[in-house]
Amino acid sequence: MAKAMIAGLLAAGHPAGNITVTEPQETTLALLRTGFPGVRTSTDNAAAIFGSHVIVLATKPQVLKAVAEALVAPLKTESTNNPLILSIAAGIRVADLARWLDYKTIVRVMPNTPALVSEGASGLYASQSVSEKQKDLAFAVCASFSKLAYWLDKEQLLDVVTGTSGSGPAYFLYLCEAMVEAAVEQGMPREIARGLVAQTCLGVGKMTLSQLDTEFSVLRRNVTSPKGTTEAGIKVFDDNNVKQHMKDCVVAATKRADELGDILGSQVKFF
Ligand SMILES: NC(=O)c1ccc[n+]([C@@H]2O[C@H](COP(=O)([O-])OP(=O)(O)OC[C@H]3O[C@@H](n4cnc5c(N)ncnc54)[C@H](OP(=O)(O)O)[C@@H]3O)[C@@H](O)[C@H]2O)c1
Ligand code: PRO
Repeated sequence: MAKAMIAGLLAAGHPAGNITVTEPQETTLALLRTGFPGVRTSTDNAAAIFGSHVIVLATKPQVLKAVAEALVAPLKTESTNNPLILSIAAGIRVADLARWLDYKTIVRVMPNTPALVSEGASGLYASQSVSEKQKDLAFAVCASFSKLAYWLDKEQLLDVVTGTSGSGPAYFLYLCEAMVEAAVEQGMPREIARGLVAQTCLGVGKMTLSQLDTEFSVLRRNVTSPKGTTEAGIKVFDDNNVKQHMKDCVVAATKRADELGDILGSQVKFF
């Protein structure tokens, strides 16, 4: 995900020399320098945050506590700069991260991998400790790799973003895989099937975004001629309750984000 964000930041005109990327493995950093010439790299998180205005935490949620706790001392040194922490970790709540870091200027962002081509969709959540100026900075950073970004006023909704657009690229790709397989099994050359499916994805994305006030169901009906081919295809979905399965999928991903927050944040919940 970090690579996608870096690509988006560079495409938006942020100078490569202003970006420092850390990672435990020098071999991975070497590949990163080849992919993103001019970007600075380091294996030392504590040293890398020196002088930073924005610190993006982009490790897996499972290692974030250890990463955050190792930043407590360096953040104290940096606190006069009041750097902004952006966390993209699924599920990990602001209160837990603030406790681990002993620092409160935190915004959670849930981006998605189309950030790689500056077409990301993101949700953001800020705690009350974040100033309007810092929120503007968080949004500006986020907007450089996201075509659409929305502030959420409840932290729980960030889990819904995670289950919807964060994981969303995988759901669409799952459908794409099946469509390509079906075409190939019916004799279509694989490359042609992949091209048809990928362009259809792009086209549907552009078409829906160009008329966001029109319900998706209406656009779907526009493709569906009575007694035609689409109707025959969609009937298979309806007969197999695919819409409900799709909804279950989004809910399961959302629940998993909440669960990660509970397990990894060790947050006591009162009902
Ligand atoms: N992938 C997505 O679509 C997506 C979307 C939205 C949000 N997210 C969130 O983004 C985060 C990263 O996900 P990902 O899929 O990009 O995982 P990933 O590919 O495993 O990337 C995590 C990176 O963190 C590095 N890392 C591990 N320990 C570190 C440490 N102590 N200090 C600095 N870097 C360290 C890893 O290095 P090594 O590989 O060498 O261990 C790896 O380069 C997760 O919290 C996830 O919830 C992901
Ligand atoms: N990828 C991360 C995960 O699968 C979070 C959203 C997309 O956990």
